Amino acid sequence: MPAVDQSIEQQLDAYLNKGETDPDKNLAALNSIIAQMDAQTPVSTRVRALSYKALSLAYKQDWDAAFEMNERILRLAKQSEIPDAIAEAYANKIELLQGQGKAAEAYLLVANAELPLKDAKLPRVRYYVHNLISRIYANWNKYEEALTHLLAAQQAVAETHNSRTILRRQYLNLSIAQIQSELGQWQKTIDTASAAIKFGQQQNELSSNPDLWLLLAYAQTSLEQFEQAKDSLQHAIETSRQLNYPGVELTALNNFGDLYLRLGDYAKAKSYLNQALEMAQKNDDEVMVQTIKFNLGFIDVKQNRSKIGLTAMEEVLQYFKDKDYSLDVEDLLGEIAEAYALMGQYQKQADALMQRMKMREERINAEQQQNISQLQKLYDSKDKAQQIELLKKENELKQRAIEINKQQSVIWGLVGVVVVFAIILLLLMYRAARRANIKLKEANSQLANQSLRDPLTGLWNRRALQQTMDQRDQRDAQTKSQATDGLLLLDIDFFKRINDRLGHNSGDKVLIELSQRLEKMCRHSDRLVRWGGEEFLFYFEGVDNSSLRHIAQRVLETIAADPIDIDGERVHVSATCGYILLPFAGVDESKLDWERVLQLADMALYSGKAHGRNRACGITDLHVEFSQFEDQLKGDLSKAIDENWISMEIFEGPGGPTKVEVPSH
Ligand SMILES: Nc1nc2c(ncn2[C@@H]2O[C@H](COP(=O)(O)OP(=O)(O)OP(=O)(O)O)[C@@H](O)[C@H]2O)c(=O)[nH]1
Repeated sequence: MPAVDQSIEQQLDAYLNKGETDPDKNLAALNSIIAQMDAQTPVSTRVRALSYKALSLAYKQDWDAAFEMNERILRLAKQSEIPDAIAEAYANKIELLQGQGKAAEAYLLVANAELPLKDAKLPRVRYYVHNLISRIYANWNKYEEALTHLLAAQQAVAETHNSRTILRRQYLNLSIAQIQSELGQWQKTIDTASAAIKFGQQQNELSSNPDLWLLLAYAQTSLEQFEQAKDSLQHAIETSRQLNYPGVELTALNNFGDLYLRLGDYAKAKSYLNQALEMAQKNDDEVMVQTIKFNLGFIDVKQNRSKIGLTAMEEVLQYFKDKDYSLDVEDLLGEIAEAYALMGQYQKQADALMQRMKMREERINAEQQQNISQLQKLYDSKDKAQQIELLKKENELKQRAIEINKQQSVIWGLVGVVVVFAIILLLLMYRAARRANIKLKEANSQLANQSLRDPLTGLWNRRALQQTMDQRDQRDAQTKSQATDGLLLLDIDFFKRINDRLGHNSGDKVLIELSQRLEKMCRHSDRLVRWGGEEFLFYFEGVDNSSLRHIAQRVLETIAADPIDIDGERVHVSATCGYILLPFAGVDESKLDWERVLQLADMALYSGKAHGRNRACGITDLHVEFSQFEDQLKGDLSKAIDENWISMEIFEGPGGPTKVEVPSH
């Protein structure tokens, strides 16, 4: 059994027993009880106290606060998972909805309370929830179900022994009897009501007895136990007078009148009805006044005062029609039809009965319709809410899918960007590497070039000539060329004097100027090399003696034709050359290579210097066997010339070439 706080439970019992009707006082009393509770207070007790508070708020018409409180109770109960607490929390909601007139919503919630109720342990909770559910079922004319719950509530009450036990038992007895009468179970109604009256008398708990007597009389009348019914009505009047229940007393008086009317004792009927009329008027109970007047009218009809009686009855009928009390109108129509019959007005009787039937049909249809539309509305709204919930979830899922897709495309986009950047970076790196490579190559080739160039004049150097000659060897080996090339060695005359007179820098300028002049003479295949300080060497590809001679002439002219302007001073420069063809005089280069041939050119140059400078000396032919001449290469050429072993031609520089023929044999 779930734990409860005995002290608070007793206070709540006392609160109920007091039966205070002032809503503010009720709320204050509950608040002071609730103030004693904290998180340690057992949930079942907290749910009970808070439920009373919710009902108390509803009683004050503060529905928002009441339902808000109920939500809190439901949360608390569901969290606790205690069936008693959950059943009571739902019952509380049902009671609030019912109180607010939302009968269909209340009805639909019954199952929520019924489910935990099966496992509920606390008798108080079982009594309260079963009893409440029975009332809901009874409202929906589901009397069987209502009865089942009332019996279960009775069972629960039997397990309790406190100040409210007897009261609750009696209340349940009355409710059961009422349901039995609704079901037309007249004998059961009689049994239940009789037993309850006896029990009430034994326990001195009489509060339900007037109603029980009334109900008993009703059942007895239905079974035509008129004497017993009279007796019961008499008790109903007496007990209600004792307890001061004027409403019950009035009904009992009226029912007495009805009963005598039915029995044909109009005098007695009138007597009771007049008593009832007086009382109803005193109580300002207009409906009752009209009902009694109707009955009195009926008696008049029965006693042959038909006109007065019928008029009174029709007036009352109109009153109820105006008030729209359709149930009462239906009853009255039945009785007025009887009156018409008594008066022989059968057409009117038929009309009244027809009207009654129509009203009944309409009422039943309207009720059904209302219930159905209420349920339909509720179902629709729940269905819609469910569909909305589903759509929401679906949308959430779609949204998530879209977000994931977005994220994926962002990721792919980023990957793409990264890849593109990586490719661009690689390309840039590749291009940079290539550029660096090219630059390196350029630098290398520049370096290589520089290593082949003379730094002052920019002309080729000795190493470059060596390369050219190596390439020449390869070329000749491949083509077995018969072509002859030319070598021309050139030395500036008295260059020392220029240096001495104008300074070394001016000497450099002379060297640079001459280099530029000579370079202009060269073809692509020629090589102009700075051979030494003021010495230059030409290599001419594919020339013969005659063209070499012309070149030598032009070289001398190029140097000496125009003086060189050095810082405003015109410097006259001349040079001496020695030239020769390669191979020399058909001697195989394996015997007389280019360097040894160049020695001959150098000897020729030396000879030119010796003969007065500004001239070119060319060794043009060999007249003896090479082996005979070979030794001469180590010495000077004069002997070879003298011996006429070789031919040498000489030109003077500008001023016209003077051909000096070396004597020959
Ligand atoms: N300004 C300058 N002078 C140089 C360079 N290389 C060599 N010389 C000079 O050239 C001169 C060559 O002098 P020599 O060998 O006596 O011959 P020369 O004065 O030209 O007389 P011949 O050749 O007999 O006509 C030397 O004084 C060297 O110092 C150079 O690069 N710049």
